[in-house]
Amino acid sequence: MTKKMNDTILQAYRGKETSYTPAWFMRQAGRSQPEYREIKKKYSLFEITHQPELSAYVTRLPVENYNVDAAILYKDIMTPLPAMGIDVEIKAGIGPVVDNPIRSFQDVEALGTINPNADIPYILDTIRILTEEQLEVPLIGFSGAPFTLASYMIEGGPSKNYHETKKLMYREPETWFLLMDKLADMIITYVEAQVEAGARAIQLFDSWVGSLNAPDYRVFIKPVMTRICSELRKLDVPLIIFGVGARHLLLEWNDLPVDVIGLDWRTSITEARNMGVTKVLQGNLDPVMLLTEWENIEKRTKNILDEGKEQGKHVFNLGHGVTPEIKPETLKKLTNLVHEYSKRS
Ligand SMILES: Cc1c2[nH]c(c1CCC(=O)O)Cc1[nH]c(c(CCC(=O)O)c1C)Cc1[nH]c(c(CCC(=O)O)c1C)Cc1[nH]c(c(CCC(=O)O)c1C)C2
Repeated sequence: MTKKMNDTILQAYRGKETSYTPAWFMRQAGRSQPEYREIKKKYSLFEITHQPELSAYVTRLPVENYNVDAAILYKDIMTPLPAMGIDVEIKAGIGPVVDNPIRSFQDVEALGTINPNADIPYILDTIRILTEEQLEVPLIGFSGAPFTLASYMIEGGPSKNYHETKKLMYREPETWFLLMDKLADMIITYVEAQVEAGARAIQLFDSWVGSLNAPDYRVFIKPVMTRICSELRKLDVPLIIFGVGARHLLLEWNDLPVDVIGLDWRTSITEARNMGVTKVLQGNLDPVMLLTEWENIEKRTKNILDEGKEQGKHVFNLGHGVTPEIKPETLKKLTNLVHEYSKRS
């Protein structure tokens, strides 16, 4: 039987006044949880995601343990890429590693398309299990955005400065735009399938796009993001965009047909509003703060909530993902603080 849904976060994503500020934490699934670590002794990330019941359990854990207002589907931004012909592995302590990085027009031409029912049925099954039977809060689906996905496909793994990616973009715009188009087609199909299966909001992770300046963003990325977001808007679920170190791109994002902008910890809610950002804002406690004394955490969190209240349209999150050292008790206490402190009288 379907459980009663607390959809406060969806209201907040729509810019509506809610009785408290909802919260979830990027990378809340896995990582710091002992239950997850036990599972990881036996299975890799991809092995877990291929088992819908197990994957649903990992997705549910933070909702049950931390009392957050949304679940985020346990999978990685690299999950859809094997369908396009990219061999990817998640290596412990490194992240995604691609054995056959793409570097030429021919490589891009050879990329395949995604057929969600055939290529990632296990992801859609996980979504159905969660949304039809188990969750009492909305499930957030997600995809990597083209620049961030391209960076792993071209570099072959995590990178500090994205030299290969930017080199290809500047030197071979034709190759670049073909890649952007193919990724856009994949992302649209992939996200549509997640929403059809039951995801109630979508976050596009453009984690590394802040490495581009605004004029280059306008030429090389904004057109493809406009196409993707315009298509996804038709699905009528809130659309969130997030990236790290992207303060100089906030007004570009504000132009996109998205509902919510995720802030990292570098730019405060007030600064973003003063710059002219009008969308709902999500963020933005520095995750490292969660490794310090509770007094600090409490003070910073209250500051963020005060700003959110003053500026309006705010959903609480971290400024980037939960790190493995962060204690589950701290995250639980944090959600409780956010909920209690933000209660509207
Ligand atoms: C738990 C986990 C994931 N990916 C990786 C891990 C850690 C390793 C493991 O436990 O196997 C490797 C894994 N996957 C990736 C990395 C980053 C590598 C790098 O620094 O470039 C790592 C360590 C790539 C990745 N993966 C993701 C992003 C975008 C968000 C961000 O900026 O952090 C990126 C850039 C998204 C992601 N990745 C994951 C989720 C679902 C869980 C959740 O959020 O609760 C999500 C949303 C799952």
